Amino acid sequence: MEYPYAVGVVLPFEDVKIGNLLVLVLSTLFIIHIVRSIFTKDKSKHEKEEDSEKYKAFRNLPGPRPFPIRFIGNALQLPKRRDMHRMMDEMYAKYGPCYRLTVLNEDIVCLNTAPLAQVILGSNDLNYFRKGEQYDIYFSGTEGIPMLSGEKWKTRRKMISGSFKYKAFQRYNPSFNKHTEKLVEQLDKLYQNGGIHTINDEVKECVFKQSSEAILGVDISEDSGGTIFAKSLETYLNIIAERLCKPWLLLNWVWRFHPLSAKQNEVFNKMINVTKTVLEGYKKQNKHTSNSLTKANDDIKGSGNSDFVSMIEVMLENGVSDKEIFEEVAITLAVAHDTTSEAMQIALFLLALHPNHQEICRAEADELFSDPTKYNDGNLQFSALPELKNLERCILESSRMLSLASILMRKLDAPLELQEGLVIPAGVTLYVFPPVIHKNPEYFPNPEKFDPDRFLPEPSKQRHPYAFLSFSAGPRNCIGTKLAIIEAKMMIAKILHKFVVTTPDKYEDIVIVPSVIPGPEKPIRFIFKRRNPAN
Ligand code: HEM
Repeated sequence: MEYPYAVGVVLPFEDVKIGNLLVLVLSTLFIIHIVRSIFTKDKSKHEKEEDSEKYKAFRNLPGPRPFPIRFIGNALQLPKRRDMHRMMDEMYAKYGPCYRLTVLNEDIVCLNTAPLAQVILGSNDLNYFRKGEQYDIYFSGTEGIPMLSGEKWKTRRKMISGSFKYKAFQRYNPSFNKHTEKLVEQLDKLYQNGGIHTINDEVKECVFKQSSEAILGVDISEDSGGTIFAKSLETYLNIIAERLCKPWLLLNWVWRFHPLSAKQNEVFNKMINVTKTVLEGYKKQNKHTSNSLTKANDDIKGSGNSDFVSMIEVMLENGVSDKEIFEEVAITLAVAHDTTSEAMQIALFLLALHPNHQEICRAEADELFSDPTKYNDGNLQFSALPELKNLERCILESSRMLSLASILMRKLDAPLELQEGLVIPAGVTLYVFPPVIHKNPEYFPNPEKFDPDRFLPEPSKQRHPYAFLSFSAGPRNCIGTKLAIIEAKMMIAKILHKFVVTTPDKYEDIVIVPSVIPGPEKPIRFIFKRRNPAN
């Protein structure tokens, strides 16, 4: 019998399945790569720049020194993802506001103060607009706005930003109301016999239905397309999460051969196909011609939002290719729906822990629900939403305390003077850590206290503009902030109108795990009690 030999492992040939063979080949390549890097002189990719006097301060930045094998760098010193926020605090305490790391051959400079965050996030120089290489893991090779950089990003962002203005969402208010009413009904059923439950699935479904309509411009939730899209999106995000847990899968040349990579492509194509159907629908109705856009706008005239059309319509109008539209829409939905449902649950959780604030928000909501000019037949008027001021402050304060934005990244395409005398070479990636900045008493006194009044106009004006980063800040901030707040407000107001909310979970036990699907490690548990059976 013949036996193939690989990396010192002997396997009987008959038993070798294709998968095993692949693993052997990949491990061999991986080991060769490591051995090569041991014998390669330990020098940075930015060797030339680093040698110059100009980069002396960069070279001398504090931080854990790279592991002897530069290719691995500090990767082995990094904790599990669940401990990431704790590690950010510890590193800040040890190395201060600006320190340096090397992970898998990538040089990283970590920034932990609002002024440092402003230098990079607030810059309008297109050399500082590229996201970190980690983003390729999420949506590699696609043309969605979170992946673009330089002029292309700028043109696209300008093109679609009208579709994300506050008033642009007015036309979807019936959809926000319809899906939220259904959510409240589902929760009522879930809690009819009391008990402690998680509400993650119900909230996620509701957010997906609201966001897909607000982003696509049509309701895909009721037909099979919506279900396929939602399921594919979930699988897609789970695959990315799995990949993030296994560092060797982060190497593109390893990933390309992995079976999950093919699965990822398969579900991405399913999402694209759903978008394709929507796009064909638009084209059939000739909605993308100027005339039809005018017509679409006529439909919503009188409501003061006549200039707003969906991002698909805008891209069609501007001649963006079908492929790029599919990718844009799929990625926008991917980044929109989980974050909003997690943020909504985090806000509800903090309201459950702070019954006094819950009461204030409920009283505010009740006032709207008892006014027939603002609420009737299950519909809360869009124009009434801004009146939920306390609730909005509670949502912002919750997102400060348990920030879903863990790391904001920018890879430098040109050297950047971060502060006087400290120049960072091109090629380095800057990491900004919002959870650390959000807990700095200089910006948020008594940072562990839930104090929504921090977001009153006056204290907000006095605070550094880059101290609150839940939706990032500067020209490349989150384009969907307004939609996220609208959806969260609508859902929480209707829930508080119907139920009193408590939780058996403790604030200290909630661990936010950074990922493409950021959120609490375990779904938060709630207890809902109907206030009044007539509500
Ligand atoms: C509470 C919910 C949300 C949170 C916490 C959140 C947070 C963020 C953060 C931190 C970024 C990174 C910005 C940066 O790199 O500086 C981002 C980017 C982005 N978000 Fe959101 N987001 C939320 C909801 C949404 C929604 C509802 C949408 C879409 C409708 C959306 C669309 C996007 C897009 C397209 C980008 C990339 C923008 C660009 O690169 O120009 N997000 N978001």
